[in-house]
Amino acid sequence: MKCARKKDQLVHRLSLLEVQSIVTPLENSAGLAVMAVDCGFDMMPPLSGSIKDKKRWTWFTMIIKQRYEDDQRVEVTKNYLWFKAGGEYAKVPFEGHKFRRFSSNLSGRNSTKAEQRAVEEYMKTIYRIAHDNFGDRVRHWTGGDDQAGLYDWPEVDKSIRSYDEVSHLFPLPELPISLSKIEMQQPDGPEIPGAIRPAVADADVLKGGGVLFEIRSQAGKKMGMVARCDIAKGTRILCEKPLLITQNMGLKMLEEGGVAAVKLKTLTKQQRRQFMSLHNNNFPVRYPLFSRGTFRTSRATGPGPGKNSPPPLGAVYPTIGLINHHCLPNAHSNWNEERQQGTVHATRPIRAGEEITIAYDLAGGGPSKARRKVLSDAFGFTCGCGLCSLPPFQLRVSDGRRAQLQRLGETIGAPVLAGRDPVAVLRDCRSFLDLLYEEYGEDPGILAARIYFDAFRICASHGDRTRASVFAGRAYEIRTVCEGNDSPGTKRMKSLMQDPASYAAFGAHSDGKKTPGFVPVNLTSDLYEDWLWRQRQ
Ligand SMILES: C[S@@+](CC[C@H](N)C(=O)[O-])C[C@H]1O[C@@H](n2cnc3c(N)ncnc32)[C@H](O)[C@@H]1O
Repeated sequence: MKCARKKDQLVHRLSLLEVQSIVTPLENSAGLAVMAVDCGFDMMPPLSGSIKDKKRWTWFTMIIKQRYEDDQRVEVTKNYLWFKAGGEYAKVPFEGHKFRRFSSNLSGRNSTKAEQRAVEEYMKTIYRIAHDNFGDRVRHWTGGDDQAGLYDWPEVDKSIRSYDEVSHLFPLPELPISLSKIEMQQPDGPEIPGAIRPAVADADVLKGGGVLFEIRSQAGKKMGMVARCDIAKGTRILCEKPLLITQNMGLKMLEEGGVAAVKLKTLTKQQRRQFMSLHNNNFPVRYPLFSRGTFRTSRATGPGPGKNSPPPLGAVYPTIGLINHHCLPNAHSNWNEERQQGTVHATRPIRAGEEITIAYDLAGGGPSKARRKVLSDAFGFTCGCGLCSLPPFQLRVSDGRRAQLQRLGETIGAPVLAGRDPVAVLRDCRSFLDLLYEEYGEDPGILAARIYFDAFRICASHGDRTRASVFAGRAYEIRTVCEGNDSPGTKRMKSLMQDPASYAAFGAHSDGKKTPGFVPVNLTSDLYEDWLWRQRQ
């Protein structure tokens, strides 16, 4: 075969730097140099159809999807991820064992610089991710004649045709599969990625987990997510569809009823196999889905209690499910109802190498003893995070603050008090926030957004448009950081900031009285805060 003959001459291992220049100068009819792109990479030897290789491939495609989730030119179809730039669109198939070549070509004559840059960027990035995941098996080449690359084109074409033929002969099951209360969803590709976590036999670091993070082993916690680079506050780290979601069903019922285990029996053999592999092949155990905390309930963070609040929702996520818990987390996970996806955002700056953590217990958890019980009862582990591992004296200080936060939280939530004594409740809200900042530092995350919403609620129900708008604005800012600006919760805060009177209970306690709609001027920030919280008229 031509490819074998030419292999040693034509293909050399490229470092990432060597791939920097994939644009080849050519001459146009006027003799001017124009830039053209003609390059690609081959997978040699090809992947096998083994579960291990399938897992690695699914992981690889997921990283690419995540990298380009906001790129309009990257399109997902049934069989491929398409990169719609250049003369011939490059594509990554979802079936890795048939994959031979990723390539693109672009004539310099009819293309814009932007087009060339796009092709070049796709080429470099996909090559880098492929190389990170499959090492020297991935070989880069340039030059468009039939001698470039490890395979000849008929072989590459044959592999491409086989995707379409096979998917025609064996259509993938219709997903989501509707079950009465549980839905299995197709998360990111045609395969249900129980396969998302690649089996790595000889290394416990999964390279190429994404641009921002990698999944690697963590002492005492099996795996965890670690930042690959510095991540700015508010960055969306991850966004993914769950494998399985439940609506209107408590965790207890799920666990005690063993509902999921029963429902799994209704899945096809292939789906079950994939699903179980997500749980590290530790099936069967009593409640395989929940025993390792992968399944957790999270109240979708909507605008707050009320008939429009989304129902409680639990979900199994292939990647989010690998994030460990911390009682002082640096990230927040949220269910985005509109996208029907889970998101994870950095709630404070995260340094390269730092573990990315979220709080499983969204209520903040109380003092260490109470937190330990909740985490042990609901998720089956003893928390070993930095806060829980503090020396006793320091832990006592934190416990004292958390106990106070718990007490304040209860009074703030009492509806009678909000109607009768708004000034007292606002004072409690302010104290709560002061304590929260002491405990969590300058980025307390979603808990602060909730308290600002409570303050909004109190002011709005007393017809105080001005203060209500300020509080909704603060909640909006924090939600933007924790959930992104496409989250329904964030959007709701924005609209309440713009029009507090649109709140359903606006003026419910005001007896028709209107509060003057002006903000005092020339106040120092301390005095402004006193005015805002009604600690001074
Ligand atoms: C959702 S999984 C997270 C991924 C998990 N580390 C893995 O490798 O599958 C939750 C499990 O991780 C471990 N874990 C998470 N956070 C922890 C913490 N703060 N302390 C100890 N173990 C933790 C516990 O075993 C828990 O049941």
